[in-house]
Amino acid sequence: MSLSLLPLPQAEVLLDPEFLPLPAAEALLAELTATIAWRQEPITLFGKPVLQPRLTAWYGDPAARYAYSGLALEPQPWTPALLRLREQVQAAAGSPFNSVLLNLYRTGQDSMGWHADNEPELGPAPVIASVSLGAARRFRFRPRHPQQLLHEPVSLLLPAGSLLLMRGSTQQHWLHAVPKTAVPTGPRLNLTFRLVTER
Ligand SMILES: O=C(O)CCC(=O)C(=O)O
Ligand SMILES: [Fe+2]
Repeated sequence: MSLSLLPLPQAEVLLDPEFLPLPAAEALLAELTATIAWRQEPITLFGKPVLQPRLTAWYGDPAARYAYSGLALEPQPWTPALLRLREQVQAAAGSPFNSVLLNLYRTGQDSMGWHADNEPELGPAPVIASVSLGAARRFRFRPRHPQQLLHEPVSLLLPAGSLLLMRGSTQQHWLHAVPKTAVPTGPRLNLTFRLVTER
């Protein structure tokens, strides 16, 4: 399969539902689940410290420092599996990446709230390449400025082995989220490759 452009106005979102063959996606899920240094990070929500509703990890070049939701993250050094995947993702996206944020949604109760990937170190029009492994989960988009009446919210299913690219002005005009689901759901592992500028 190949990437196709989704019909979101003022955005550039492309999806390849079959970027990795299923056996490769399953092997990578098992390897990363076991070998990545997963952490459950505290964040501040309405002034109170709470734990994020998922496990995370940050890998990349030493210079790829990143502040995410108030966390200063030091990247861990690339593993061989992550370097191999980065090669494939860079070839498909036609863009370089120096880091990857990994999210492990242990059950349907783990989630990611509405946000744009608009941290200053990503620049004004970042290219973000997102690979999904494990259980398929809903991925939602909604306009960032609802008064613009840009579009209805959009909901995608991201299956194991899929590649989602967000680029151009996507982060300026849209928010995205991975909501909780009450449907019994196994683990899902997502990797977002990013190019972080050095400070
Ligand atoms: O899990 C996903 O598909 C999205 C992750 C995400 O939006 C992020 O890491 O910024
Ligand atoms: Fe995001």
